[in-house]
Amino acid sequence: MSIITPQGAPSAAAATDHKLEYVTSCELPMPWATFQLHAFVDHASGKEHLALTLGAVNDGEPVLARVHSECLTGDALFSQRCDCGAQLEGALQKIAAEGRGAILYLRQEGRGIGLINKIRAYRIQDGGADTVEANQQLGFAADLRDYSLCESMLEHLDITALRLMTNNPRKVAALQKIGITVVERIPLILNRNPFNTRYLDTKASKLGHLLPMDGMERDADSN
Ligand SMILES: Nc1nc2c(ncn2[C@@H]2O[C@H](COP(=O)(O)OP(=O)(O)OP(=O)(O)O)[C@@H](O)[C@H]2O)c(=O)[nH]1
Ligand SMILES: [Zn+2]
Repeated sequence: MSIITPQGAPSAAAATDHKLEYVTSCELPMPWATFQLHAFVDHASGKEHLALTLGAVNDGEPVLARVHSECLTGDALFSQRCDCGAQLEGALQKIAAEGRGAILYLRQEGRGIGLINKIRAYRIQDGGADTVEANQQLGFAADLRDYSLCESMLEHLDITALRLMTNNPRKVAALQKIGITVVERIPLILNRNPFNTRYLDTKASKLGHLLPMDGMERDADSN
């Protein structure tokens, strides 16, 4: 059973190695291609995680991939407070253009603090705090994500190496630390706008993301 903090999110102490059970797969027609959608369950937390694949990802060659953390507000509700929705769509488009790739969609909402706490953090940010300070005011570390979730998904999909679409070198390091081969980091710089510019600058200055700061290059997607 997960350890629940007073605010209702799993605590860092609950983060352990996760063995996910593969459940089933189906076709998922999307605007760019028809992907395969694969469902996994983490019995320890009760969370359901997803993978989307296109083409022969099990041929032993490195796979164009994104490890995407759930952001309901950005991915589903078109929020401009962050860059998540644009990154998800951009990654799907790049995979469709190559005809081969994978998205691991991890249900680690709010960098692991959960949806309600993320909304609490947004309210604190509305009062002037940045994204890291808001987490701290709620009693959380800046980033509580646990990438060990990826292991069983990649194992099931027979994916051995990634060309990872991310601006976050700490994500690359965290994956490599648990034995996942990342042969290349591909920038995914999209949707800087007036509502997320401070958020993106904080990610660059406090969380190590490789993003151009405001006033420099805008929407500098390398591709
Ligand atoms: N706690 C918290 N989480 C946020 C906030 N804004 C977005 N998120 C969450 O942050 C996660 C995405 O992390 P990011 O730091 O944007 O990006 P990343 O995954 O580390 O790096 P990329 O691969 O470059 O996207 C999602 O789970 C979002 O729900 C915020 O202000 N506070
Ligand atoms: Zn987001």
